[in-house]
Amino acid sequence: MNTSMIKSRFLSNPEDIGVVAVGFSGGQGKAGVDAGPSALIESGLLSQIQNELNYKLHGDDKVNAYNDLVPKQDPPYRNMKNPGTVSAVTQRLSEQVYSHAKEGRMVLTLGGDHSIAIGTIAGTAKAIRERLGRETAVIWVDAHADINTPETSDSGNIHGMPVAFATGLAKEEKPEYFGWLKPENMLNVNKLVYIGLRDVDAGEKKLLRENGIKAFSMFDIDRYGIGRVVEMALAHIGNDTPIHLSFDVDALDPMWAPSTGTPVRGGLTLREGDFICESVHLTGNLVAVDLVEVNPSLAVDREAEAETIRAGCSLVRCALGESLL
Ligand SMILES: NC(=[NH2+])NCCC[C@H](N)C(=O)O
Ligand SMILES: [Mn+2]
Ligand SMILES: [Mn+2]
Repeated sequence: MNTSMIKSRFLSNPEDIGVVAVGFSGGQGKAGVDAGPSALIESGLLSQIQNELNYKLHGDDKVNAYNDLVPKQDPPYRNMKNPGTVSAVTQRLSEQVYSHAKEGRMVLTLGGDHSIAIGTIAGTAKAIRERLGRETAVIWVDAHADINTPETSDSGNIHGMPVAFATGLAKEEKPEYFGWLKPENMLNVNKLVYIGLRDVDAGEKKLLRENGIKAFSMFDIDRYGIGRVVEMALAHIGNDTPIHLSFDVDALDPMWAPSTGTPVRGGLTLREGDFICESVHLTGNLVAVDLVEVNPSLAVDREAEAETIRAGCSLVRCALGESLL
């Protein structure tokens, strides 16, 4: 098969892709999400990207566990669980993503729990500012808004907070607790758009409202259809903006992605998820993709596990241009 990918106008090496495989679960409490990237890779995702989609791969072919970064003691801080670990891992990750993005490559990050987006967004935002003098937009596809501050969070799990840190709505000076995030790492709230929301905490709703953040819930998708929702989401960002797509597999209905830590019924079909990814690819503005929260060990049986991994691979391939004829 000879695929004709749309070459992103914001990449100087659009056929090159930097892969970062983040075997990390410290942003939440359930073991197993650290095995997400290896499951995706073992099912053949990287060879598909290389051999069918014709990208030149750089970066990780094995999974980075970041064990050297885990502090001996990591007590809660401002209600956050594992704050020192998540901060250190996302800081290292931001440097990895930055180094790929700085080269003008597409960056693909395989998680891991969604806390890792603190690092991926920090890395792309900084590289795109330096290379192009532009802000990066983020399309966050998720059942959850993940915009709790340490103070609004009920769980203390940092995978429910990455957007708050990425946008600066959660602030912290101490470098060992995300104080390493600098203005050049930050995402502007006007450049953020959500798709797929259906389980948003009360404190998060308030933050979305107060900051005028654009969000398309499952209600909007039922009302307008996925086609118009994606159109409106892209219109909000503007046509001339680099896009970082952060896709939490739990945006999909558990029918398609049961093997994830915080499943919520009433989600996207796999086809709707693929459509979002295809549409973002077609803009020619995509610069980075995260796929997170695949947790192979939470499946009730092998079939449920395989289904989730297949769905995750499909989303990534669609974002990278597989559906073009
Ligand atoms: N990335 C995720 N799956 N996040 C789920 C977050 C759930 C809940 N809102 C919390 O703050 O803990
Ligand atoms: Mn989620
Ligand atoms: Mn999430």
